[in-house]
Amino acid sequence: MTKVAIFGVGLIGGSLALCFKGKPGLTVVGHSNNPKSVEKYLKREVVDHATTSIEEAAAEADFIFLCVPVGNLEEYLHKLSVLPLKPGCVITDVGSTKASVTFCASRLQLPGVHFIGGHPMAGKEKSGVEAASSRLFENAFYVLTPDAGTPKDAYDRLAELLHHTRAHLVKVDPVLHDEIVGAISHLPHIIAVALVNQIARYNESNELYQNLAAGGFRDITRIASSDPVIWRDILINNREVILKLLRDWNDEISGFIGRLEAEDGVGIEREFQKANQFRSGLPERRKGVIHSFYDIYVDVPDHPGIIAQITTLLGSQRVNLSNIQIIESREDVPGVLRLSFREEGQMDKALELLKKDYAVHV
Ligand SMILES: NC(=O)C1=CN([C@@H]2O[C@H](COP(=O)(O)OP(=O)(O)OC[C@H]3O[C@@H](n4cnc5c(N)ncnc54)[C@H](O)[C@@H]3O)[C@@H](O)[C@H]2O)C=CC1
Ligand SMILES: O=C(O)C(=O)Cc1ccc(O)cc1
Repeated sequence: MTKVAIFGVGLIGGSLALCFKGKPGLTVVGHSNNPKSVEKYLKREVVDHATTSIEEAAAEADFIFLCVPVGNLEEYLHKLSVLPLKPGCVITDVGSTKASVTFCASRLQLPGVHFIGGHPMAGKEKSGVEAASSRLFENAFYVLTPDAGTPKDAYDRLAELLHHTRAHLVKVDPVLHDEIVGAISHLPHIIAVALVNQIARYNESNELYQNLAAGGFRDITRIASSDPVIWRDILINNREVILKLLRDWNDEISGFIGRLEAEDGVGIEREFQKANQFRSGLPERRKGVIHSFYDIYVDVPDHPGIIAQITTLLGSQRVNLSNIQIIESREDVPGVLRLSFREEGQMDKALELLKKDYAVHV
């Protein structure tokens, strides 16, 4: 049996556990300091075994996944470095930053075992094992950061195990990883939080802000609901990169202030055109670090039974819905339903079926 030990069975650790559990030849052990969490892991059947003992979880493990907040990764590496680990054991992590943890591991020179940094670039704004899913990483990129000293056999064994996630593995230098992920993930999280807090401040004097802030605002600020501790650690860890990005962000915003002050319509158009052009060159609908499902929006009349009608229609044609959300439903306005699908084909089928009777938007 290949033993996989997971430290921190939350959203990411729990999702990995669900990818591995029940696969032939694999046994999954979860670790938490907290006995209540250990009980929860077992009750939810995300792991085969669970323990509060680091020694027990790590003993004879072939793979160790560190899935705790970024600020605790080094502490776990230090703890593991003094334990008798199985020779050839591969230790990896899932932290959203890669430079500090890989440097720490190489400084520690873990005897007879190999550290390979990892970052599954998919997630969501929810945290905890309750939000875990075996399909979280499907079709997403999964960064690994082996270095020149990483034996090929250790990398290949980890890559083979990670096939169970159905993610696309990609090797990236840890420092470059932090620069790029800082720009495409960390900066957008800060912007979303700052934007929500700015509007919340205005809302204190007039609740119409909140009431009118529907669809678009909700969509672009979803990630502002991410876990505060996880994000505190990520931002502090990658602060040098992020500070530079925020200075560049200030320049972008100052540019807009200047264009507005000068009533520079041509300049404003140019900015929108440039953004549009770059955006249309982005990979189509691949699950990225800021994930999206295949969503469609359906305008629905406000009458009882409408949701059942739609779900029954889709169900009868074997279209798999992954989520359904009423975005707007008040007495005086028609509702909008957001239907999410995991696969593009399913979304296309739903579009065909629904457009006969409803106004549907992508
Ligand atoms: N949330 C996301 O979408 C993504 C997060 N990550 C990274 O994955 C790691 C875990 O994040 P999530 O699973 O989202 O968080 P989570 O909050 O769902 O899970 C964290 C786990 O670590 C445990 N934990 C928390 N503090 C601890 C401490 N001081 N000592 C020991 N265990 C502790 C918790 O009990 C929980 O099991 C983080 O390093 C994060 O940067 C990577 C990709 C996506
Ligand atoms: O919810 C989203 O869209 C995310 O951006 C999730 C996420 C959070 C942290 C990561 O390191 C990777 C992905």
